Amino acid sequence: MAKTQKNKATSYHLGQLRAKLAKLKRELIMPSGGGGGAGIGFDVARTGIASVGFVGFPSVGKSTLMSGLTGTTSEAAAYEFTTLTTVPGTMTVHGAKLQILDLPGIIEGAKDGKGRGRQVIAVARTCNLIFIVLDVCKPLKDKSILENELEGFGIRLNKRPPNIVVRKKDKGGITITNTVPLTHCDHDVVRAVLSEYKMSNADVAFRQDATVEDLIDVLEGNRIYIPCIYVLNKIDSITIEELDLLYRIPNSVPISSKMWLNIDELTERMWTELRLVRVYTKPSKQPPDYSQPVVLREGKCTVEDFANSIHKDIVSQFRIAMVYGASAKHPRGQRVGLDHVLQDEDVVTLYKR
Ligand SMILES: Nc1nc2c(ncn2[C@@H]2O[C@H](COP(=O)(O)OP(=O)(O)OP(=O)(O)O)[C@@H](O)[C@H]2O)c(=O)[nH]1
Ligand SMILES: [K+]
Ligand SMILES: [Mg+2]
Repeated sequence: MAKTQKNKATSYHLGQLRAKLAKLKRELIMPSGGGGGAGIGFDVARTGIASVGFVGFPSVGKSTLMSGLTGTTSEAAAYEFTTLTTVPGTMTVHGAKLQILDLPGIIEGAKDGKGRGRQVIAVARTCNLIFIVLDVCKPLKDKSILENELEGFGIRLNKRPPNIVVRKKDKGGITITNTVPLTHCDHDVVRAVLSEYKMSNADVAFRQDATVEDLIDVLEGNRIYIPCIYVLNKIDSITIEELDLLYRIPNSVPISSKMWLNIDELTERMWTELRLVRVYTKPSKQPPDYSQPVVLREGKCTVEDFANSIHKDIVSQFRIAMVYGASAKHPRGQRVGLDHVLQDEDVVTLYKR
C-alpha cells in the first residue's frame, strides 16, 4: 500500500487492499480453527459495576499500582514477568465498587501470540476502562507499540463507533451518501471495500468525515470501543521539567505508584472515564439515603434499570416515580415513567400500584 501512489486511478485498488488486510487480521480476533481468540482470557470471577484492566510492558509498575489502589497484594518485583496471571482486586470510588484487573506484562507481537499476550488482550477487551501503564524512563514509542497491539485485536481506544450506516438490500446496486465532505476517502474506495465484502446491493450513509478504516470497522462489526487512560508511572525518577513535557500527552496522568504521587488525580480521571451514574433512593416521606448509591452505567440508566437493580419484581408493580436532581425538569422534582433517563446523583422515589 505504501508503494501505491494515492490518486483517483489507484483508490479502488487501495480500498481492496485495505479490506483484504482487515479480513486477514480477523483471524487474530476470531480464529476460524478455534482456540485462542477474543473469548479466551484468564478465568477471573467478575465483580463490581465496572472493571479497569492494566496493560503495559513488564516491570512498568502495574502490580505496585494495583496493590496500592485495592489493598490486594499482587506481587511486585524488579524482574520482568513477575505477574503471570490476572490478579483481581476491588476498590470503591464515590460509592461504586470497581474491579481492578492486574494483568501480566505484554511485549511487542503479543496479539500475534507472543507470550501470554493474546490472553492479556482478550481480558482487556472485556474491561470498561483500560489503563495503559508506561514507565516514564522508557522510550515513548512503547505507547504506540501497545496501542497497535490492542488495535490489532479489534480494540478502539478513546474513540466513538463511526457514524456510518450500512444497510444491505436485495437489489438496486450501491448508493453512497455523505452529509459531510469526505476528505479521507472517496466513493471509489468505498465501492472497492464493499465489493471485497461481497456486498453488491447496499445503501451507505456517511455522517462523519470517516476513513476507510472506519468503514471497515463498521463492516467487520466486532470492534470494541473502550476509554483509555495513559498512566505515566515512576515520575519520582524524573525532573520537574521532564514532568511538564509529559503533561502534554493527551489522556495521560503522570503518577508514581511507589511514592504514591498524584493518585488522587488518577482516581478522579478513572471515575470520569467510567461514566457511572449514582442514584440515591428516597423512601416516600423520608429523607434520601445517601449512604449507598445504586450505581448504573451510562446508556443503561433509566428508571427501569434503576428499579431492576434493586429488585427484579419492582417493575411489575410500578406506578410512577418521583425524580429529583439533574434529570428532573423542576427543582421540586418530576413525576416520571419507567423510560425516564436518570443522571448522576439523582434521587428517586418509586411508587407501587
Ligand atoms: N522508581 C519507581 N519504581 C517503581 C514505581 N512503581 C513500581 N516501581 C518498581 O518497578 C519494579 C516493577 O514493578 P511491578 O509492580 O512488579 O511491575 P509490573 O508492571 O507489575 O511488572 P510485571 O508483572 O513483571 O509485568 C519494581 O521494582 C517496583 O518497585 C515507581 O513509581 N517508581
Ligand atoms: K515486575
Ligand atoms: Mg505485575
